[in-house]
This record gives sequence, structure tokens and C-alpha cells, in this order.
Amino acid sequence: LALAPVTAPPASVDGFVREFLHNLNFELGVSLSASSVNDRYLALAQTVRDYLMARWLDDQRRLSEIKPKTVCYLSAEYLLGRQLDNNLLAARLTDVATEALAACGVSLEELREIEVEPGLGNGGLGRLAACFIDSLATMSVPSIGYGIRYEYGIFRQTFVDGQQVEQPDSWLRLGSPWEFPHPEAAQTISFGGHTEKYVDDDGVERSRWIPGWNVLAVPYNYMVPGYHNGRVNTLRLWRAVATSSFDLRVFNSGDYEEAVRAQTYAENISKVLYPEDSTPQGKELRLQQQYFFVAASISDFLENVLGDGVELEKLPSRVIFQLNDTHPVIAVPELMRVLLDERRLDWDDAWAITQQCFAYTCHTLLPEALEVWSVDLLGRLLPRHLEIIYRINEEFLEAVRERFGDDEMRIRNMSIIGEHPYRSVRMAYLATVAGAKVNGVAELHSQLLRDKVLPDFDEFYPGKFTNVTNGVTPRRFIRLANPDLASLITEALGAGWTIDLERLRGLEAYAEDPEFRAKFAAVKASNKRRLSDVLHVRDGFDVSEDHMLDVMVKRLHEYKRQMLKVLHIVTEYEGIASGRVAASAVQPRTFVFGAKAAPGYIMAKRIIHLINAVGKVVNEDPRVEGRLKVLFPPNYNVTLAERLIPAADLSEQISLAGKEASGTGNMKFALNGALTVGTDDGANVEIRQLVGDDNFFLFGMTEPEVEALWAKGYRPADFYQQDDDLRRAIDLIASGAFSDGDRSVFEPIVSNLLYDDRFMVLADYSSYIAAQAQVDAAYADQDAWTRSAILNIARCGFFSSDRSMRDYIDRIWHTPPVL
Ligand SMILES: CCc1ccc([C@H](C)CC(=O)N[C@@H]2O[C@H](CO)[C@@H](O)[C@H](O)[C@H]2O)cc1
Repeated sequence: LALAPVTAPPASVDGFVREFLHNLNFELGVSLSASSVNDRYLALAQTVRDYLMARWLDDQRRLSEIKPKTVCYLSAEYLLGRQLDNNLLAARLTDVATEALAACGVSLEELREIEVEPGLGNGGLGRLAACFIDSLATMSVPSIGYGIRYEYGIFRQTFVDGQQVEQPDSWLRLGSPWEFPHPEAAQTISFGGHTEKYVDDDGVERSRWIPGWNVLAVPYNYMVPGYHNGRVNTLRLWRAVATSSFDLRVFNSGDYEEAVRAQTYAENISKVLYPEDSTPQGKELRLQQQYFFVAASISDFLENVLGDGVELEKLPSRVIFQLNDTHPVIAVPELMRVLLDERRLDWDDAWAITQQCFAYTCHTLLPEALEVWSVDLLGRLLPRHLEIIYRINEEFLEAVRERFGDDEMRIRNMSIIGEHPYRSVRMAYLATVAGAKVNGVAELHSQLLRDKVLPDFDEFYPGKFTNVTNGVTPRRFIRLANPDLASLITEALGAGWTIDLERLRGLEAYAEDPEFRAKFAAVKASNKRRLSDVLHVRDGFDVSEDHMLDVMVKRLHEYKRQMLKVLHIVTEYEGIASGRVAASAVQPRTFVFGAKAAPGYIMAKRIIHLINAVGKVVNEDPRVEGRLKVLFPPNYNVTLAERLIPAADLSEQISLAGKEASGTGNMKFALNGALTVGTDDGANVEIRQLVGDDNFFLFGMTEPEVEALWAKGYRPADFYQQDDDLRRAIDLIASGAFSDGDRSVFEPIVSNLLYDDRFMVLADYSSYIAAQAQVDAAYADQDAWTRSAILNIARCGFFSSDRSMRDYIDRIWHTPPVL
């Protein structure tokens, strides 16, 4: 029976109506009149899926025939954001869907708002992975994103008396229409047990793993549609399911809990995302999660993509496993285990293959963020892998000795096995030894990796270290988040910029055109009104159109220095409250914060409390006459970012130089016409180089100056003594002015600033305040500000994640698009 190829339903309004009603009636089993909003949303999602399905199946068929080299992106996090709009855009269905639904008396807007975003990530690293897979699909690069289908994503943040309270993120509660479970492709993942030596039938002495327990990894496929190229790549997220769901014998013995204990224990593996984004807790469950998804992914690729009959020596020509930070690095000894123990290769062949199949991206500069696993825990959970890591390290140190002689200090510094404070495996070192390439995520970051974080390795492996500056997808963060700006750009430049962002350069000429400037200013103003409508419904906040919108949205971390922003606000407020500054002389500003703190990060949670406390006093103080406003909408996520960023005038990128690996919010703001006040840190450096000093408010120490001050001995209290504004601001916080006179509430923050201040907030204060005065002056000339905003957009095409993918392909992957 020659089966007709799968074809998409007719992309007409009638065709869409028919498909939608079919799904509502036959898939969801409700009539339109009886349907709930969620029913209609699920039916809509299924309908959009149907239009993308044909190309997805066709791609899978074509790729399985062509067998191209494939990028396997291994990431413990994917911060995907809402899917509906992006899939409608990719399938060119937005207008048809709007009309078809209207014909059914349904508003697309209403359904859009009910979608719960999959919060399967913490922040920058997770969102970057989502931007990257979007670009790979849009550029027709064969690739699979592998990760974990957490049942609970990043916690939902609420504020109680200004303090963060975490709520579980039950994102699957109302159904998850964009996923396709494939229990038939489940992989069995083993843990625990022991290893034993044996002699195989060729008389070769080998080691084998006798696991203690195992769990099933069930894959859920998600569509990753390319933009207007008819392509759909796959994101494969693994869910943990107990091999034996239920021990009837134990149950019949009446020990009901025991009967299901194995099940719950096993299924805990993919239960929840770890909400830390800098300090690993070293929890066993975290390591179980990491091994679980990488082992499932490697077996899945070898079995279902590579297939049988391929010489393993050819593996490097068929796949590159990109390690998204250290979280998936256990994949290295896992591939070795498969090649040695299952495919019976000898060590040298297995290692030669493995070294060509991996590449490692580092996303941090904070020493405490580099993961280490104790050999006790690793040996207990993954005894065979520890054996293999020891052997890798042995051979590596042998090579180091050959090169540098018996330099014990260097040997100890470079060993994958660290001795202090306890014997542990340094995952970043393992990734560097095994990876064909190691890259940082911005020029400055990659340089610091080579000079400061891994200098011995840079010396030992010439040419291994490279850089790929981060990027963001223009589909979600311009086309979808800022449709008015998108149509203004298309009107001026044509539509090609959405997949060729460097074309934005063409806007430079328009920056000189008063008419275009007026149109741009109108877009910014309407985005502010739209944001105000959203925040009014969401949190009861209103945004005043005549206020400069000064936005700082990112995870709460001391190195990102939300405290510097707080000191600026308190300085402005103190000036008015003390009567030294007339409120009327102050440039009206609304300060918007968005930030989640890792639940165990006490100082970060205190800073959130302080921001809300300062906001309450400033917003309610009549002397301020509404010139200053502080808004802190809770639960900052991708969806809120899409509303906030297009409305922003000023982007706060104020981390201490040498601490932010790159930043990606900085790119999104610049591409939406916000000006940046920032330090020379991460990708800020490259943004400033491209937009020009006149269009960037630079302040603060450079990384070498930070190092020099640290080396000289940093005494924050000196800055407090010498700077009146700073002293008055800190004294006001210390006085209890923002805590009903109770000095104890924020005392820990004040004393930390005065006697510790690891991220030199006080040292950069005066330079920051000076920069903010420049911002006020610049904003007074709206036309010049608008010109500068347009130049920021025009000169930031480089920060497309498509360009990042081209760099990865040229420098690391060598996986050309398959058109
Ligand atoms: C184990 C705990 C943990 C979890 C996540 C992380 C991530 C690496 C933290 C992160 O998201 N880093 C951010 O990555 C972005 C994408 O490259 C960069 O733009 C940010 O500068 C960097 O902080 C470190 C440690």
C-alpha cells in the first residue's frame, strides 16, 4: 500500500477552522459551546502542530537518509518561553489562525494568555540553549537538543511583605500540548552497584559494571520549528519512570509505602529543576539528573540516529556533543564506558573517538560555580565512571609530565582529581581535557578563561580555547516581542533582517531621519502603554508614559550588583526627602526590577526584601511627587521579559568587571532600542565597541583595575567615609527608614557593604552616579536619545544567535546546514 506522504492541512481560514474544530471535538471531546478557554487553547495548539507535523516527519526521514553530521546539544536547562506564538510565526499561520478563530467566536489573544511557559531553566544558560536551538532550526543545521523534562520547573516567585516566597511550578497541570511522548524509545539507565574485573573471550582483561538499580528514561519530543524555512528540528527531553512501577509482593505484605518507594525514588530524578544558578549544592539527586539525561541521550543517538553498521571510528564525522557548561560532562566517561564495555573497543581507540566527539562551553567566571563531585559520591553512584575518570586523569597527567617534567605543583593544579577540601572530580577540568574545543561566551570572558581560570590548560592545549560570543534569537525577542518595531524595520529595510540581522545596519541612515525617529518614538511609547496594561492586570502596577523606564531584570546575584541600583535610587530619594533637591528638578523615572533568588541564597533574598521596602517608601512618599517610582513585578520569566524589554529606555548591565561571563539581556535591550548603562564586563564590551561610546553610558573599573584594587587591599569603608552621597544613602538604609525604624532588618546588608563588599559596589558608586547624571541629561533631549536608540539597534545585528551558530559551526562543530 503506497502511503501518500504526510501533508499539512490547507493553510486557509476554512481549513484551519475545520482542523481546529476537529481537534476540539475529537481530540479533546468537547463542543465549541461547552469548551473551556483551556480546551480551546489545547485544540489550537494541536491544530498548529498538525500544520508543522508534515515538515517534522519529512525532515526526520530526510536526515535519516542523508546521515549528516549532527549537533547534539546537551543542556540541563532550556528556558523555552511560551510556544504558541513562535510556532504560529514559524508556520506563517498567525493571520490565518486569528481569522479562523474569530470565525469561531474565539479570540487568539485570550488563548495566548492562558499558555503556561515551560520554565525548564534558571536564567542565562537555559535561555541561551533555547535561542540556540531556534537558530539551528532556522539555519537548517541538523541538530537535536537533549535535556530533562522536569515535572516542576523554576519556582513561581511571589512576594509576602516584600519577601520572596517560592511556589512549585506545576506547569504540566493543564496539559502540555507541545510534547510527544515516546515510551517505545525508552532507555534503561543504571545506577549504583559495583564493578568487577574479568577476562573476555579474547583473553583481554576488562572491567564491567554490575549496577545496583535502574530507571527508565522516557523521551518526550518537542518541535523546534525553523523560521520560514519549512524545517522542524527536535528537542528531546527525558522523563524518569520506574522500571517496575509497583512491587505487588511487598504490597500484598501490607507495606504499601515500601511497595511504591522504588517508584517514587526513581521518578524523583526528573521531578524538579535545581533552582541554583551559580553555587552547586552537590546534591546526589543533581548528579543522578545529570547522568540520567546524558546516558539516555548518548544511547538514543547511537541506537536511533547513528543506527547499526556504522564503524565507531566514524562517530566524530557523525556527531558533536556540545556540553552546555559542566552539568552534562559525565557524558565523557559515559561514552567511554559504552565504547569500552559495550562496543568492546580498546582504550586508545575509545579515547581517540571520545576526544573528537565533545566540545565544552563554560558560562561562568565564579570559582564557586565550577562543579566538583566528591569521589565518594561518584564512586557510589557511578563506580565504573569513576574508574574511567581515574584512567583518563592518569594518562593526562602522564602527558603533562612528559611536557613539563616533574613540576608537582603544576601536576596538582591540573589534575582532574582535586584533593582539597575533599577528594573530588573537577568537572571543568575533565571537560577541558576531553573536549576538542573549549569556549567562553564573550571575548573578555574567553580571555579571562585562558589567562586566569584555566591558564595551565591553555598553555598545554594550544588552539583548544576559542570564543563564541553569545547571541539571542531575533524571532522571539524582536519579531514576536516587539511587533511594532519589527514592522517599522521591515518598512524601512524589507523583511530579510529576521534571518540576517546584520541588515539592521541599514537603519543607521534612518537615525538621521526625523520622521523615522518620530515613528520609532511612537513605537516605544505604545510599548510602554502595552506594558502598563499588562502590569496593571498582572500586578496592579501602572507605568507612566512620561517616565524614563530604567529596567534591571536578571537573576538576583551579588556580582550583578542590584545593590548598586538600590543605592542610586536611595540617593535620588534621599536628595528629595532631605529637601536638598527639588523634586521638580529630578528626571521622572520608573525603576523596574525583575529577579529571582536561589531559595538558599539568603543575602540575595535580603536584597529582594530591601528593593521592595525601598519601593514601598519611595512610591508612597508625597515629597517625591511621583517623580520616582519603583516597580518589582514578581516571577520574572521569559513572558514578562517579552513585555518589559520593548518598553525599556535604559538597560542596567552593571556587574563588577570580570564577573558576568557575557549577559544576553544586554543584547535584547540594545536590539529593542534601549540605551545601556554598563561596566566593561562580558558582552557589554562588544556592545559598546559596536554601538560607539556616544551611544553607551560606560562607568566603573575595568577588570584589570578591579584586580589591582583587590591586590592592593580593598577597604569599602574608605569609600563610605569619603563620599557624602554614598554615606547618606547607606545611613538612610541603616537608619531603618525602609523598615519601619527597625535597623536590624537590613543591618546584614549594610555591614556586608561596609566590611566585605566582595563585588565592590562602593568602589564603583561615584562613577555610577556620575553616569546616571549623564543619562538624565541625555534623556532630556528626546530626539538625540531616539537617534542613539536607533543606532543601538542598527549596530547590534552581530548579537543574533544565528551569528553565534555560524561561529560554532566554523570554529567548533563543522556541521554545515543541510538544505
Ligand atoms: C550548578 C549550579 C549552576 C547552575 C547554572 C549555572 C549557569 C552557568 C549560570 C548561568 O546561567 N550563567 C550565565 O550564562 C549566560 C549564557 O552564557 C551568560 O550570558 C551569563 O553571563 C552567565 O551568568 C552555573 C552553576
